[in-house]
Amino acid sequence: MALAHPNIALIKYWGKRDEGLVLPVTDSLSMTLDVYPTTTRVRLGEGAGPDEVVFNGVSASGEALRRITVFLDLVRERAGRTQRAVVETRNTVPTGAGLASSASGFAALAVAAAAAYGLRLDARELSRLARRGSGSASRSLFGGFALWHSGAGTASLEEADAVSYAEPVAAADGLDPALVVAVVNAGPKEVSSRAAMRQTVATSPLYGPWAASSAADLAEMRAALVRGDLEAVGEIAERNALGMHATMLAARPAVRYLSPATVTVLDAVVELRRAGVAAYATMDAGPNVKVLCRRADAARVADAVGAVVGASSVVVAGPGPGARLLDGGDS
Ligand SMILES: Nc1ncnc2c1ncn2[C@@H]1O[C@H](COP(=O)(O)OP(=O)(O)OP(=O)(O)O)[C@@H](O)[C@H]1O
Ligand SMILES: C[C@@](O)(CCOP(=O)(O)OP(=O)(O)O)CC(=O)O
Repeated sequence: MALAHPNIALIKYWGKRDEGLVLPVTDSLSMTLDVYPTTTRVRLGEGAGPDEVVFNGVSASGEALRRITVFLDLVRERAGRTQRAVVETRNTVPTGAGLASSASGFAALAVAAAAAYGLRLDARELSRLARRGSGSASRSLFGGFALWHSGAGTASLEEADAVSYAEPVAAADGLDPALVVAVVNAGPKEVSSRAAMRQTVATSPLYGPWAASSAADLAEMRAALVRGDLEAVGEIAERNALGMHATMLAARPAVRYLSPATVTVLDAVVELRRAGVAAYATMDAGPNVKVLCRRADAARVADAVGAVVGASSVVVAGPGPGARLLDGGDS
């Protein structure tokens, strides 16, 4: 059994250079959370044949099953094994809601499947493997802050594949961050992150400029983390996320994940700043808002966003651990 937590990108991954290898256009940087764990167990069946997947207690079918089977095929190929797998996975995070379920999901699956098929991989190789399931999963192998290298700048896709993994990045001890999650809508999105980023790269005139500016955002973000400058970390994260959403809004046809309630939460975040609280918003491909603040301010931020979405729809997260095997056994 493997355990992994979602991660929320402060510098977003949005857009692939290669779909098959899941190679991103840009580097990205995230914080792994200490809430919403996914647990995944992989057992091997007798012979070859279709994999069986139980997802949150229900037999999986369609795209969710297909993505897991494609991933297991990759693991089998690397291990030189052919047995089918029986997978049981359970998310505590809402699935497909823009709260990084694919990150915790494929990080846990990578760890559990590698163990079940006898692949001995270190954290870096597990990160490369998890990337093939879902790009953002590469970062959930690591706790705290993690940087996923795009591999751009290498001469070939093979070389990019070899160096596109995540690794931990330094942050000042004094930073003491929290991410206050305001759940606007826990339901699954209509358009997956995968499809939306494909459409954005293919059609949005704003995509190129955002990707170019993201490199500068990343360099500034790393320096701000090392300084422990939460205001700068937050400002950079907020502009990077809003810029990502701008690229989607300019896609043809537009992709819009932000809802009226999202914008009301964003207003509450601006109000908090006016009142002197360092609070900054980031959104993934969904309507839900994550507010970066100091841990000491988290209760105040939770109250303010709870007034919009309801107190029971607010979860306060801190930096969490990397993915790991729970039982040390063969699954
Ligand atoms: N535990 C899991 N095991 C395997 N696959 C999962 C798991 N959880 C989610 N997924 C896959 O990830 C898909 C959702 O991914 P998607 O990236 O669209 O949304 P998200 O991760 O919730 O949002 P975002 O990436 O914007 O934060 C699901 O439909 C399913 O295919
Ligand atoms: C907005 C994001 O959350 C997009 C995540 O996209 P995915 O990692 O879910 O996409 P695939 O690689 O196609 O599975 C930003 C981020 O997590 O960096």
